[in-house]
Amino acid sequence: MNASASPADVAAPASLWPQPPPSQLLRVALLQLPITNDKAQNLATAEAAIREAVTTGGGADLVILPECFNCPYGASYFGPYAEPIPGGPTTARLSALARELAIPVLVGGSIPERTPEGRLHNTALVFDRTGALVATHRKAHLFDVDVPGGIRFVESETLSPGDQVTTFPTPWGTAGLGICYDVRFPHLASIMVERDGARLLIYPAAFNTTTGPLHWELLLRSRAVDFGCWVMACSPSRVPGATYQAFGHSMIVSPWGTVVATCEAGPSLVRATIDMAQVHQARQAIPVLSQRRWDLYTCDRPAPADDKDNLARQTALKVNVRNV
Ligand SMILES: NC(=O)CC(=O)C(=O)O
Repeated sequence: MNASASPADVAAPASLWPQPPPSQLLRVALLQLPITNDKAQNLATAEAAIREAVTTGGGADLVILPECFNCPYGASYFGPYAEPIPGGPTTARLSALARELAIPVLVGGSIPERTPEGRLHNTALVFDRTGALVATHRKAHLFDVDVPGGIRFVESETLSPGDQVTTFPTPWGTAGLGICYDVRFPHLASIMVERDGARLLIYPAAFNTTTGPLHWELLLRSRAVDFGCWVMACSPSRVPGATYQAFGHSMIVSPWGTVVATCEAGPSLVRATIDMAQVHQARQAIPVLSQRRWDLYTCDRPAPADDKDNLARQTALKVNVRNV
């Protein structure tokens, strides 16, 4: 059976598969770009890389830029670099490029967004071949961490979290879209796949030299195997002397968990032609999605052992809390 038999891919009602049967081969290009303090230069770099991706090397159907590709990644930069979406210069530039080059799917990384109310978000943009802005995703899980001897980063000092799960249709099936830290939350991927029918998960991202070596490949391969999906993550390249040292290593992972394309830390164009049929094949062979024991997973949010109030509340609700 090939991937056109998509309703059988997961144990989900056929109504979750509204798109036509996906075509099989998808040419993917990840643009691992050097980000500077100069927004105009960042946009010019991105434009040149997009043109190269679609006009050389056999072309590309899906082009992905990094997280914060027009702005250095740092809390003090988000405000000064922010712009409205739509209505800002970055949206206009990417839209024009997608239209001119007829790119089937252009994931314009993410950029700092300023809302009409004045809130700031880290927001990803997706355009189709007509230049229409077909999806946006506001980073839902903000990168607030403190790793002793490693990195302290508090996105929530300046950014507000998004409150939506983002999926969108493509000619190759439904795609799920998250940003960087979002990849650490399998529940988000679960909703993309098991509610919305995602077959590929896309993460503009910017891990760093502390968390990257520890978790980057591990997380991307985990999400691929957890959900039998193609997973793609595009990072900025590492810029010597920059305040944030990006990990790089942009990566494409198959539904089997195999790294099919990646790179080191420097500026790179990572390409692969991937076969969407592997989604179906992996899910058929190892059908964890249809072997879920939802009858056991009655407590989606276990109460911490020391949270007596929460335990009491959940017990009152007859939630099956097992206190370990
Ligand atoms: N930069 C991020 O949002 C996430 C990250 O670097 C990590 O999870 O590690």
